[in-house]
Amino acid sequence: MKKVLTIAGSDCSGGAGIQADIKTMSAHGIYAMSVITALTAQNTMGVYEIFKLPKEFVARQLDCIFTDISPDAVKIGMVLSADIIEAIVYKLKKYNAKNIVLDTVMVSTSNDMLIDGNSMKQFMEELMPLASLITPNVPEAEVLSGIEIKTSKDVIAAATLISKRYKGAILIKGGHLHGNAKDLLYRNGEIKWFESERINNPNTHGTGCTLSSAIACGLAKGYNIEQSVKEAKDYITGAIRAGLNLGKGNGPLNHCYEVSSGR
Ligand SMILES: Nc1ncnc2c1ncn2[C@@H]1O[C@H](COP(=O)(O)OP(=O)(O)O)[C@@H](O)[C@H]1O
Ligand SMILES: Cc1ncc(COP(=O)(O)O)c(N)n1
Repeated sequence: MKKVLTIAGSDCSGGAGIQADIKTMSAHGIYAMSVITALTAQNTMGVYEIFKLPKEFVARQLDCIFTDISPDAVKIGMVLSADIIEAIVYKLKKYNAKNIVLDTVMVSTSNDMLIDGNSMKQFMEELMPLASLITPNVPEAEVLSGIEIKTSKDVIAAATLISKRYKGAILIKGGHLHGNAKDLLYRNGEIKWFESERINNPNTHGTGCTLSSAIACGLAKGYNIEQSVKEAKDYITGAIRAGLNLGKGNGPLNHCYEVSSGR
């Protein structure tokens, strides 16, 4: 069985973060492992409190994983602070981790900050270069590129600039734009769009976490980046469409849709 590690924050309401990642990996037939960076008290309406774990404890968890059950791919989500980024970078390099998908988590769907503003330099200069693929949403791509994104042309310009700076592949997700849900993969100077219809459903809490985890599952199985993104896009579209309608705000996705439809 292939194994994937998620390094991320816990979402007690089960919609995003570590919990979304593990549900996604299990649905892909993958053995899931987790290194928790922070605990959040959140639900479908907002993030109410964040409890940061000491960087030493993050490092300790990483040692436990990599000296025992070595992952075939790693997904990184909420990293929160500069000292935690430093610990993650050090250990990923030490253990020569491969197939790293970095979801550039900065702000939640509910508009709460999930990263310290003063850790961005380290995030961009040290963590991003370790990734095989980074997956910013539109507001995150605007921060990383300094380009205001309104159209597909803007998406391409931002992807080109970010990819040039960090020298890796980038998937800019189109959930925050209008029209069809179009994600742009920019890799080695080539672009490819992954498009689905926009589903009229407010329950999109955890879409970014789910997509990046599904991509990591594809890489762990030996698919290339393009094939992994294609399969992950199909998975996220199904999980949004299968809608659960839980909670009073932006509810979680349905990871059991293949099971409940009898496939
Ligand atoms: N309403 C929607 N209908 C279909 N796909 C969507 C919808 N909202 C988001 N997506 C897809 O979900 C994935 C996550 O995108 P996005 O919501 O932009 O990321 P994030 O959760 O990081 O903000 C992308 O593949 C995007 O195209
Ligand atoms: C612990 C944690 N990690 C990531 C997200 C972002 O997810 P989303 O942007 O879909 O709210 C979140 N809300 N909580």
